[in-house]
Amino acid sequence: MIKRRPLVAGNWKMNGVKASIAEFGRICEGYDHALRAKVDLLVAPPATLLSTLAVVALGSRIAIAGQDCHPKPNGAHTGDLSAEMVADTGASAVIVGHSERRADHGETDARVSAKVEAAWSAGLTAIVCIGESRDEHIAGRTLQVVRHQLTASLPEGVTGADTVIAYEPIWAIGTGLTPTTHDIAEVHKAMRHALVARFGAQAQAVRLLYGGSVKPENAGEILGIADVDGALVGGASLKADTFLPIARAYL
Ligand SMILES: O=C[C@H](O)COP(=O)(O)O
Repeated sequence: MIKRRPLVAGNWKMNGVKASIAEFGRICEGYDHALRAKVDLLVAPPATLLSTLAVVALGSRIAIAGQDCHPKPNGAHTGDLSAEMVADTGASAVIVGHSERRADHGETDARVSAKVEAAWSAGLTAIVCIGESRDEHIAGRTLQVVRHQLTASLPEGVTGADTVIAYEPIWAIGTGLTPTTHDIAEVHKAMRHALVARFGAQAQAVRLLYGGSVKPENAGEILGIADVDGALVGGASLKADTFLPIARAYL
């Protein structure tokens, strides 16, 4: 039986300017010996803060991640960042396929899969987001949608060392709504089953995060669910006072 180390990841989305560096410093200070012994912590700031936070994080053992990367290594792609550029900032991971990028930038599963390969080529861990819409949830199609996205958004060769999966029901993001613990457990069990069926026993080491309105108030319940190996946190990751208590659910 593989033991997976929990991961609490904060996605700052399009939030954060130079004044936010002090808040990140508070997160680093709060990631004390007791927390470090139990849980990995990661913050994905906007691209403008990647290099700076990577320096501030030195010595804290907090990992830094990009929020996206382009599938190509370089070229005429104005405004985009290659995976190599993300890695060059000092980041060790990159989020790909977040539902906000799928919606805002028309990203397909195939493109997400190509980004995963680009991330691996640059030595980054890919944090791959999947999740059903509200309509799909209401129609009872959650497992079907998640299994399909999992298949189509992942290239061959996934291991626990290079890939993290984040299940984020779109209707739960930033809404204060969360699925029942039963529903989260069912989805995570189905994801684990699908990963092991495709990638073999090594997929037992892939961490499966839940994301969508995770707060200090519900963290204990959600992070206690079988096969939930951590959380991808949006709004609550912007402040040390709300981010650290989520990680402390593991103490
Ligand atoms: O990437 C993070 C998720 O989209 C969750 O965001 P939220 O915690 O603000 O609901």
